[in-house]
Amino acid sequence: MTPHNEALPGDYAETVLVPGDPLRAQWIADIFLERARCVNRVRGALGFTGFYRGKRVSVHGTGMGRPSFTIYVHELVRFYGVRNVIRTGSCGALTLDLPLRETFVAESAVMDTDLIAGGPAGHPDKQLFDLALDQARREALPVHTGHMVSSDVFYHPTSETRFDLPRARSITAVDMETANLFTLSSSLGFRALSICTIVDSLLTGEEAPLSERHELFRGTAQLALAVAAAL
Ligand SMILES: O=P(O)(O)O[C@H]1O[C@H](CO)[C@@H](O)[C@H]1O
Ligand SMILES: O=c1cc[nH]c(=O)[nH]1
Repeated sequence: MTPHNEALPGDYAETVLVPGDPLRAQWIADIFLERARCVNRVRGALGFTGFYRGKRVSVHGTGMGRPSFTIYVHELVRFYGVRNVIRTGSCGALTLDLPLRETFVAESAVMDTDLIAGGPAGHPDKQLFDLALDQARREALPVHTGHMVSSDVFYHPTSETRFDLPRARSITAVDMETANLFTLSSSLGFRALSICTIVDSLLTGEEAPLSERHELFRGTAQLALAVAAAL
């Protein structure tokens, strides 16, 4: 148990999918996992463990943004022995080449503070990234790959971090956690991958309606689970 998680040692599988929305975690467990069991309810950060294609897999909601994400991932890795963390998130498109509702696999991600300072980007685990592309082909799930920025703000006050700096580094998608995930994977020693559904376009202002809130993640969740099952 931790201050934020009532699960017992052994309650989480080696591989955990981490959506931001705890209700997305519940939806993934309900739709895709067999024999799913809720292992955490503290603060509504729902965590579930079940089986997908015979493989034990967990899914756990992390909330939005860096501080919340860091607490949950730190505890999953340090206190529950989790070895593979797959963000199963949503992101915004910074290019017209990324259509809404499709799946994006991050090949790198930089924090917005490092974008401003010219700092380095982090990367997913190479084996997990290659496995994701391989599984996408096998499952006939269309995916896009590209560079991401992870921002501490959702409502950007100026166009500098929203458009100008990302464009200068060929960044095509934005979320709030992937860069943090990649940094944590180096410091805590686990394998990381980030797969996101494109839910809005910062260029056109188009956004998927809330009525599609969970169904939007079918392809992204299927791909994340296929990777988990293949490990
Ligand atoms: O849908 P999730 O996985 O939470 O991801 C995105 O959605 C939230 C903002 O709406 C941020 O957490 C961002 O990273
Ligand atoms: O973090 C996010 C996610 C989707 N769309 C955005 O603009 N930001």
